[in-house]
Amino acid sequence: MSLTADAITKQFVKDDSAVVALREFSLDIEQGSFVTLLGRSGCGKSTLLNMLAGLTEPSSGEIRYHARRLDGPETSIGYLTQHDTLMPWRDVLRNVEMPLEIRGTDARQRREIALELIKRVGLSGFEKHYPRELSGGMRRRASLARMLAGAPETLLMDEPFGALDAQLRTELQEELLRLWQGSGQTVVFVTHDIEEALMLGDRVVVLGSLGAILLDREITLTRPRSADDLRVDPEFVSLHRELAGALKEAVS
Ligand SMILES: Nc1ncnc2c1ncn2[C@@H]1O[C@H](COP(=O)(O)OP(=O)(O)OP(=O)(O)O)[C@@H](O)[C@H]1O
Repeated sequence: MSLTADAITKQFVKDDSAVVALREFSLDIEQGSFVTLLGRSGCGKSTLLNMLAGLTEPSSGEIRYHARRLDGPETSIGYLTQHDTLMPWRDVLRNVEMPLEIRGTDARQRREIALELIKRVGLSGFEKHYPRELSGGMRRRASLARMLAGAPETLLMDEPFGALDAQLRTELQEELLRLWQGSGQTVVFVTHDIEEALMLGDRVVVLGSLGAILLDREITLTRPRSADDLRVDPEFVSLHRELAGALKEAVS
């Protein structure tokens, strides 16, 4: 297993009272797999990703990365948070180049890789723009390109495409799959969109309140997947119904 959550509970203390975000949550994530975590707002998805990224410690239980207890951030784990973390004083190109700079990649190669990724996320022409000169969706795409530039072994993504229009979202989902396929990278992708979860995942884990696992389903839809073909695929339609049913359970 590449990444394991072993009976983790997380509680936050606020004004003398405790808020439990996750209770006794366990999950094994296999190396090279694409796992989507599907759940309604507030069920603890971001809290879980923060712990898988080593940014927050569980109150009890442990996270293991390659069978070793994770006790802080790792350079081989890339995390695309819900918040914007682009450097405001760097333009798009220099933001995307940053992980390569840190790794000591030479300037010419750095530029080449960054420009290619900027193109893949549809931001060609905006290389010299600063984050404040971009729309929210464009900033998300720049952040995605920056994360991919680091070529992390494990990618944690928290609703990366939530703010994008439907067309762009589909394009980026397909692009992400193209980049991931054959890369051997492990992806944990959080969403509350059933179609997105099915379009991307090898496995969809549906979370209920306090991170209870309502359904853990292997997805064998053939790859490469395209949104247009999937929508009329009977297997997709039946999985969609099954996941929607599980999500409904989350509130009943
Ligand atoms: N720093 C914090 N302090 C106190 N409570 C917190 C903190 N972070 C999260 N929580 C609480 O933990 C619960 C889970 O929050 P979390 O952000 O993980 O949910 P989520 O599933 O990611 O939601 P969304 O889909 O809306 O982003 C919520 O009840 C939230 O109020």
